Amino acid sequence: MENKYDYDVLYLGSGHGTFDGAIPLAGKGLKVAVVESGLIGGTCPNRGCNAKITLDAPVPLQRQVEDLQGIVTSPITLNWSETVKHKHDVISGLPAFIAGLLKDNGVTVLHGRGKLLDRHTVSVGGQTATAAKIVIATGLRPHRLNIPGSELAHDSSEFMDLKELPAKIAIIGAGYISLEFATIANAFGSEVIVLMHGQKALRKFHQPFVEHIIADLEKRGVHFVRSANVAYFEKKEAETIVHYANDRTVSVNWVLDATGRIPNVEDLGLKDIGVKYDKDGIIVNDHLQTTVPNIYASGDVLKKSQPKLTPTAIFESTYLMHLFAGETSSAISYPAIPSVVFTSPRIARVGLPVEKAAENDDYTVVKNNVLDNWYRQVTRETFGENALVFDKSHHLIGATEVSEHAEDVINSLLPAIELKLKPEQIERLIHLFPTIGSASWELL
Ligand SMILES: Cc1cc2nc3c(=O)[nH]c(=O)nc-3n(C[C@H](O)[C@H](O)[C@H](O)COP(=O)(O)OP(=O)(O)OC[C@H]3O[C@@H](n4cnc5c(N)ncnc54)[C@H](O)[C@@H]3O)c2cc1C
Ligand SMILES: NC(=O)c1ccc[n+]([C@@H]2O[C@H](COP(=O)([O-])OP(=O)(O)OC[C@H]3O[C@@H](n4cnc5c(N)ncnc54)[C@H](O)[C@@H]3O)[C@@H](O)[C@H]2O)c1
Repeated sequence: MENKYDYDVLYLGSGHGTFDGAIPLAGKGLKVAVVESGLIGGTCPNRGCNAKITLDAPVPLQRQVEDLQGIVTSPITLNWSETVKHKHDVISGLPAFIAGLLKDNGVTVLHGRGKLLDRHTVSVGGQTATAAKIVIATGLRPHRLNIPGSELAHDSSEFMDLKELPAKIAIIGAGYISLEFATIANAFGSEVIVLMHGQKALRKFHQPFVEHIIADLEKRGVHFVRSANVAYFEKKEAETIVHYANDRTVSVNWVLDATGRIPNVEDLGLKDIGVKYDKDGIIVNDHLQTTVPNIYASGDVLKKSQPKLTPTAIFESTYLMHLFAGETSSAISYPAIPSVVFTSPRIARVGLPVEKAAENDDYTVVKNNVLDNWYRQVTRETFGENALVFDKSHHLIGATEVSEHAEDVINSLLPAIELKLKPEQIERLIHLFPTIGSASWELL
């Protein structure tokens, strides 16, 4: 690479959109730097996936004990402050661990806020660094409602650090974070009200399955208000009053603003040097190259149709690693990317959505009640459905499930979709028995 610069590749941000690619890239002998203004590792390890799933861990256990009542007799109690401590124990070492991997592989970490001064120069904490190629991987931050009293609301990171769980919580929005955190807060004993923007929750998921999750949460005491039209928040002694639906109010101890996440594109100097972006993120071509040829983007900050998830960010940073190492010159070709919402039951999906398949005669949608499978009766699951989409040659091209094991089912079915397995190839894949893998495979 050109040695007139300090680095061959410099990344802005140290999340999965960066480190899964930056580490092996440096291992291949390229001079690599990473600029990070916060915790090394970014959102997923520190305030996203890993933190969330640790808080969620007791919830499916509680549900399983509930399903096995009579066989398992003792009631269980979930302890919030112990779970938050446990979460801290699980995740607090991750920034140092990831920083160690970066360092051991020769990546230079520059701490501070990075800003582009020109197409090859970044300023960090009063110093400058130059690079032949720059990757913007600055991720997303919580969207905040622009209404009076919005400073009284909190975000998902603050929720996961609460030392005590508030008795009454209002959650605004009905996406991933809203439904996952409503599930957790309800299981740990909070009274939860979800104030929805419109009529639908989890818009990208099969709506009959989503409605089942809402009905189950309602049965457990979560209150959902559709088209709530939240107008403002007001402080009254220790409580926050949420004003919604013109003249209605609810008084709570804590408000979670879960109205989405927006790209970190401001104050990076992008406009001045010609990197184009819009409200959905940085605009790139099929090589993840921005409108400035030596500047690329990776991870959540990209404008893209793929889900903004950790596996997508890992795939992109790995693609860029191969591109920069000269191991490929091809356009990025995304595989089937699955997504799951960690409610209880979970909802997960991959490939062609059921609604799209139903519009086209070339596809067949097969619906299954998963409880018909004896294995699902072992733990007395109370509900589970899936919908599988096949093409005319009986290739599986889409799958969605709502059940306690939805994520494992979709993981098991993934190879059939991504590798377009033919029936005779499906036969040759033998799963351990009895497991969720074998139970799912029987459906193909
Ligand atoms: C509550 C929550 C739960 C989630 N759960 C899941 C899940 O279960 N499964 C899943 O797949 N995904 C989940 N996600 C999404 C996942 O966390 C993201 O897709 C992933 O972290 C994206 O990685 P990234 O590298 O693109 O961005 P990030 O991880 O956000 O990293 C961007 C980094 O850039 C840094 N940065 C920003 N601006 C600058 C600057 N100017 N200079 C220097 N550094 C800068 C930030 O500090 C940050 O560390 C969750 C997200 C949240 C918020
Ligand atoms: N399990 C997972 O993989 C997981 C979990 C959490 C977060 N994430 C990632 O983080 C992203 C952000 O999650 P999220 O739940 O914040 O976003 P989201 O896009 O999933 O949901 C946002 C919700 O807010 C609502 N909304 C938008 N504007 C509003 C307004 N003005 N008033 C009221 N409601 C409004 C939307 O209708 C939607 O229901 C996800 O899209 C996903 O990429 C993933």
